[in-house]
Amino acid sequence: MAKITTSALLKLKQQGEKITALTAYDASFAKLFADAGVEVLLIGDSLGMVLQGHPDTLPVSTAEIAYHTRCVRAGAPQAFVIADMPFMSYATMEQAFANATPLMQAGANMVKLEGGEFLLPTIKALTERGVPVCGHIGLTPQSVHVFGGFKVQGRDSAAADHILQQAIELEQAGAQLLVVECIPSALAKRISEALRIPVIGIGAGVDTDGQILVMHDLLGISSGYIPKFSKNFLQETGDIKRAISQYISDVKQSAFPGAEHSFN
Ligand SMILES: Nc1nc(=O)c2c([nH]1)NC[C@@H]1CN(c3ccc(C(=O)N[C@@H](CCC(=O)O)C(=O)O)cc3)CN21
Ligand SMILES: CC(C)C(=O)C(=O)O
Ligand SMILES: [Mg+2]
Repeated sequence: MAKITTSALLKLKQQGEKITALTAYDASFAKLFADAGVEVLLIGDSLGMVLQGHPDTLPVSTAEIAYHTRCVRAGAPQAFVIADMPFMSYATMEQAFANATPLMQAGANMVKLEGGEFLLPTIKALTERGVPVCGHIGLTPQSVHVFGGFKVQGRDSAAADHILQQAIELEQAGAQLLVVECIPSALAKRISEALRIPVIGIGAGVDTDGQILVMHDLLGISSGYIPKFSKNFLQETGDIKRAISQYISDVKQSAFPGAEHSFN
């Protein structure tokens, strides 16, 4: 497969083809996913939960994300790789510069930051310095203690309008991709239609420009609480490669997520 770039992802949206994304943390799975045709691999700070066994993502360090980014890049040289910036690693613009550097040098094509208004100058500054940025709004797990749990966001109309406004401002600040997590499907649809950049959903319904899942959820091996929006694709296929192919074809055909994996 040819190397996937930000312009290739933009073209998929413009052509109305759904973008498929999965988290990956090591070379072996990264290669399986990329060879199957998954366009975007995310080294998510979810690794704090699914690899390290913590109850949330807050203990993850930039060095740990950089290590897993090197592993993923080694296994998937052609993939579009996004690295999560961990909790408090971009609290100031200077911290964002310092911590985006090892992630890009580890092989990331883009970094992902959780948040709205406060990030606008940081996103502009990173992009100007050669670091492409993916925004992440809705349920931002690094703020789990502010939210009081992993809860659906944007349920009332004022909160929904606020999230849509954040999306528009993130795009204006230079974000080239946006993840929306755990929001009502109708809101995710409005955001995807309002933006030029691709919008990737998780727990955001079927009307986004693409989907992402935590790989352990797709394989049904997550311990503890499994989000309602996730689906075990291994159960119905019985084989890891088939599970990945099923996920890709279900996303491409808008068969996943179904209403049972969505909110509202
Ligand atoms: N295995 C795994 N899958 C994920 O999707 C995931 C992680 N880990 N770790 C990082 C974050 C945390 N995420 C989560 C975790 C729990 C819920 C959850 O329990 N959601 C409730 C919504 C309850 C409500 O407000 O209605 C649900 O029922 O799914 C959502 C996202 C998403 N990310
Ligand atoms: C769930 C995705 C979007 C994520 O941020 C992660 O895996 O950390
Ligand atoms: Mg994350």
